[in-house]
Amino acid sequence: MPPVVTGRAAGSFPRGVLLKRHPALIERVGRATPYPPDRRAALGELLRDTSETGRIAPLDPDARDAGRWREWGAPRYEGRLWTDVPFLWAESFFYRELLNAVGYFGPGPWRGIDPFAPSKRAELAGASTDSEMAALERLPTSEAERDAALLNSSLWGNRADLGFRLSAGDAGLGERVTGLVSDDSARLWEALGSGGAGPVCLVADNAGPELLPDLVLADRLLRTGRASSVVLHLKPYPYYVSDATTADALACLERLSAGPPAAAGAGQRLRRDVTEGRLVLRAHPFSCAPLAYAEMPDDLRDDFASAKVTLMKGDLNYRRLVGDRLWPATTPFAEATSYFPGPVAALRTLKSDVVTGLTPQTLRRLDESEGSDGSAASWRTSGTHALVQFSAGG
Ligand SMILES: O=P(O)(O)OC[C@@]1(O)O[C@H](CO)[C@@H](O)[C@@H]1O
Repeated sequence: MPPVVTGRAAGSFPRGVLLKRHPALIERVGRATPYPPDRRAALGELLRDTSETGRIAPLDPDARDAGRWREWGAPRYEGRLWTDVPFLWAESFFYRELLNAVGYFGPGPWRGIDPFAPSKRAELAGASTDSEMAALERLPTSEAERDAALLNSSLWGNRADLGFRLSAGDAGLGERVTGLVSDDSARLWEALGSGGAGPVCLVADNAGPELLPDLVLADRLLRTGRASSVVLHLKPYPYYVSDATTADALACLERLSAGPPAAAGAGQRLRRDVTEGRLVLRAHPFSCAPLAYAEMPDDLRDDFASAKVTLMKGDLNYRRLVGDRLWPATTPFAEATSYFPGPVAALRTLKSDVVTGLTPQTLRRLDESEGSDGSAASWRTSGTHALVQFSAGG
């Protein structure tokens, strides 16, 4: 197996996330909500812990989730530098620590208050969400083009990632590069269209402008008889800033339902689907685990095994799907996901170093177009490139 990604290397993408993005996020969370002194003190402590010399604090043995985090590897990493441990583990634990600091898991009045809600709310209420919904009025009339347009919106919706924007800065995201670095969408549609209606798992990523087109895609799969049900996997608690929780999914359904006619139609149908069990919302604890999907528990494996296709949205799910490892980029996607219990597709904009399934020609072209200087090429991390990959599994 290739080495696990860590933030050890100077100038690396993970190091920047751990030592720059995370402290900036703590400050932003502290500005967005008027937390009381004890919560501010806890945020201050976390800020010190996430400095270059800061270390991962030991778990409070009385914390409700201490057992789970022990199982997920905390004893191995406590007391270590954030940049020394697997990047995936460090990032996930950071979000747990941030929620802990603001009292999200506590018994007090801050229990269940999403620290990212102010930015999620603003984004969902914003003009870009209006234009996303308005675009649904102008979908192509041909069925195949309509499919392609909705898949494309769901794919590029993955740029709507508030954690990523924190690093991208005010300059915003770079221009999208059209032409996917890897495109299995024809095989994906074939799998979705064959064998009659069956359950489809949609493993969601970001709320708002990403979840909205994901829901519209779910509506399309249900209405065209490709899916008998859509099982939407959400996060059990706020995570990676804008990852979608059940509350976010409900807010999205409400926003859709109040939109222009095509959006409203989808929103109303999907609300009915929830009440009648065709759109099933799940928030499995493993969805916030700091581990690869290869280590998923049996009940989640059964869910994916029974799906006609599992659609994995976004960068983090991709990292977890193939394992957060420095794969040679030409490693076949099917090889990296061979453990997966059924057909699986990844819809992802590239926002971290990990990638598989590229042809040698594509890899060469991408590296040359960057004038590679030996550091991680920015096409891997800038969110300007995207892929659709599919493996029939088994
Ligand atoms: O999963 P998403 O929302 O597409 O992306 C998550 C992300 O912003 O966070 C990680 C770094 O913090 C990267 O995997 C990626 O850049």
